[in-house]
Amino acid sequence: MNTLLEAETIEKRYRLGSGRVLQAVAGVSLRVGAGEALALVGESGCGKSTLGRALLGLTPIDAGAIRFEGQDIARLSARQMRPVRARMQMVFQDSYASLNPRRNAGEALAEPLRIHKRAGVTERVRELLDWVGLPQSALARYPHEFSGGQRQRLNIARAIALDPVLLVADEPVSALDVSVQAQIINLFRELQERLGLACVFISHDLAVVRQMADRIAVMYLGVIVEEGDGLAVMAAPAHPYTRALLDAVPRPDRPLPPPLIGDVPSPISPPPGCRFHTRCPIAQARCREEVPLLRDIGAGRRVACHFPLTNVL
Ligand SMILES: Nc1ncnc2c1ncn2[C@@H]1O[C@H](COP(=O)(O)OP(=O)(O)OP(=O)(O)O)[C@@H](O)[C@H]1O
Repeated sequence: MNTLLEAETIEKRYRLGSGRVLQAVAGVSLRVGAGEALALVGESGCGKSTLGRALLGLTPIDAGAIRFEGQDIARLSARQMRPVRARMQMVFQDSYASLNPRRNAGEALAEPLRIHKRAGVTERVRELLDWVGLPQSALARYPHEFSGGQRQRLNIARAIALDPVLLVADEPVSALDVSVQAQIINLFRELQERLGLACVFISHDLAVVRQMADRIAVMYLGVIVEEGDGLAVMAAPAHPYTRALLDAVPRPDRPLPPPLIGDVPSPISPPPGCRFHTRCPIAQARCREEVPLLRDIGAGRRVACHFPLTNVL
C-alpha cells in the first residue's frame, strides 16, 4: 500500500504555568496508507487529539517529522502549507465546532470552495449534500436547525468539499445517540470506499472502532503500545492494555466487565519503565525498569510489551 502520511518519533510537550512540562505525545511513529482507515484508540487524556492535530500540522510539534505525500509538513511555511491543507481535513466531536451559527448549510459548504477558487460551486454544493445523504432542502437551514447526526453529515460534507485524500475524525460519533452513531460510521466507510479517502478515526470506544478500522493503533500515556490489523488485534490482543480495553466493552452475552483498575498516571510524571506497569495485571520487575520498545511480532503487528499475550508469528 502507498504511504500517504508518515509520522516519525514525534513529540509534543505542553508547558504548564508552573514551569512543569506535560508530554502529551512521547515519540510516536505511525504510517497511514492511501485509502486506509486507521483507528487511534485509548482512554481520555492519552494524547489522541493532540496526535491527530499534529498529523495535520494543526499543532506544532517539538520533535520528529511528519511527511505527507513525501513532504515534511512540519517545515512548510504557511503559504506552502495552503495547498496541502486542502488535501487533509479534520472532523470534530462537537458538530458545532467548525460551523458558523449565522451561516446556512449552503454557505458553509460554499465557503471552502470559494476560498480555494474552485469552479462550479453551486453544483458542487448540491453534489456534496448527496454524498452525505442530506436533502437539497438542507441548503437553507442553519446549524441549530439540524439534528446532531445531520449536523455531523454537514461537517463531513464540508470536510470532503476540496477532495481531500486524508480525513482525521476526532471522536466524530461520541456525542451522538447509538443508533445514529452506526449511520455516521457507515457514511465514513462508504465515503472512504467511494472516494478512496484515508481516514484516521480517533475514538475511546473500541466498539465503534471495530466497525471502522482496517488497522488499529492503541495509545497509552502518549505512546503507541500496540498496532496491527483491526480484526486480528480485536481477536487476539498482544498488549495487556489492549486486552483490558477490549474486556471493558459491554457485551450482551456476559455480565458487566471488570473496569480497568486505577487511574491513568499523570503525563507530567509518567511511570518509569513501561508506562502501563502501574495498572498491568501481569507486570514484573523488568516492566518497572526497562522501557519496552514497539517491536514487530509478525503479520504487521507491533507491540510495546516485554511479555506480549500473543505471538503472531
Ligand atoms: N493546550 C493544552 N495545554 C496543556 N495541556 C494540554 C493541552 N491540550 C491537551 N493537554 C493535555 O495533554 C494530554 C493529552 O490530551 P489529548 O486531548 O490529546 O488526549 P485525548 O486522548 O484526545 O483525550 P480526550 O479524549 O479527553 O480529548 C492530556 O493530559 C491533556 O490534559
